[in-house]
Amino acid sequence: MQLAAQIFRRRTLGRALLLSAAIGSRAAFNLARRPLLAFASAQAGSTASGPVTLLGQQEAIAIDEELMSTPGFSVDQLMELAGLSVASAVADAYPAAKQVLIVAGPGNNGGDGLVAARHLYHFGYSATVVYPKRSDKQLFANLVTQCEQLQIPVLSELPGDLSGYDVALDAIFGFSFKGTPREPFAGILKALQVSSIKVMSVDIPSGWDVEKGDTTGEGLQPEALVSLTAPKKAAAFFQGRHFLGGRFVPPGLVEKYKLQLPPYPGVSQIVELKGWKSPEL
Ligand SMILES: NC(=O)C1=CN([C@@H]2O[C@H](COP(=O)(O)OP(=O)(O)OC[C@H]3O[C@@H](n4cnc5c(N)ncnc54)[C@H](OP(=O)(O)O)[C@@H]3O)[C@@H](O)[C@H]2O)[C@H](O)CC1
Ligand SMILES: [K+]
Repeated sequence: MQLAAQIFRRRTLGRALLLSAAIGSRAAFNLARRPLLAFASAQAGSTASGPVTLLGQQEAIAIDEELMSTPGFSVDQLMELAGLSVASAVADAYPAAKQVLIVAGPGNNGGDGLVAARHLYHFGYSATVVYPKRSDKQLFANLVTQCEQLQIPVLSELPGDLSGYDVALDAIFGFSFKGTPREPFAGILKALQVSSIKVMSVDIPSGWDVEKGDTTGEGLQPEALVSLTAPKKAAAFFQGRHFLGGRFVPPGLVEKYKLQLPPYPGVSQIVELKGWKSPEL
């Protein structure tokens, strides 16, 4: 294992030196030296393996902004595809679940959760949304209306008894989370932690530092994670089933940010990453 890590580290450094020599910039050197996860994905009897880029917080924000400026995606489009990936990952990881509790935070991570709730309904699950701090943006009001029209309950508080739910979808905080969780989310994270409910997190386990992981001990410990676009650095500290979704990154952005991403199998919205750990962190 140690030998494998050393080889991986040497290869990463070699890649960085080659790239920076080729195009002669410090930025290229830094891009190429980003930590990577080695992955092996298995789907329909076929397996593949290779490295996967881990994004820092600023990089994730920059790529998100660039998706909306250069290829000109609207946030609605990206959120719809992200939420569809999330619902697909829930269905893959928890095929026997019936009742799914979606806990939506105040930002776009919460929006992904609202979209996922709608898709989960159409997949045949019974969805309940907890959305304590509603955004006043039209997009979010529409997502709530779409849920309500499907008779998906949209609650303002976490139910006191979680025993009737098979899995909780943690769409509380994503890549813009900073510091320690504030109320009402601090209490919600605590309640989820002390309950025995299974958790799947969207993009980042909520409460974790986006790059350093669960530094405060206040973060969730999910059983499964679905990263969007590319995993964030904190994913190196996650052990459990890890999916990648957000099948919308055009080759121009892959090239610009030197992203190494696994291929999606067939027409799937998700790819499962297996057996990886970053030797860099
Ligand atoms: N390109 C993609 O991969 C896409 C990803 N999407 C999803 O979007 C999130 C990122 O969304 P964003 O709105 O930027 O951020 P968050 O959802 O993480 O949340 C921001 C809100 O959280 C509040 N916040 C931050 N820190 C704390 C804290 N310590 N305690 C309480 N609340 C906190 C913050 O409030 P402020 O007052 O600090 O502003 C915000 O309200 C990404 O992770 C993906 O899931 C897109 O859907 C599609 C494209
Ligand atoms: K989350």
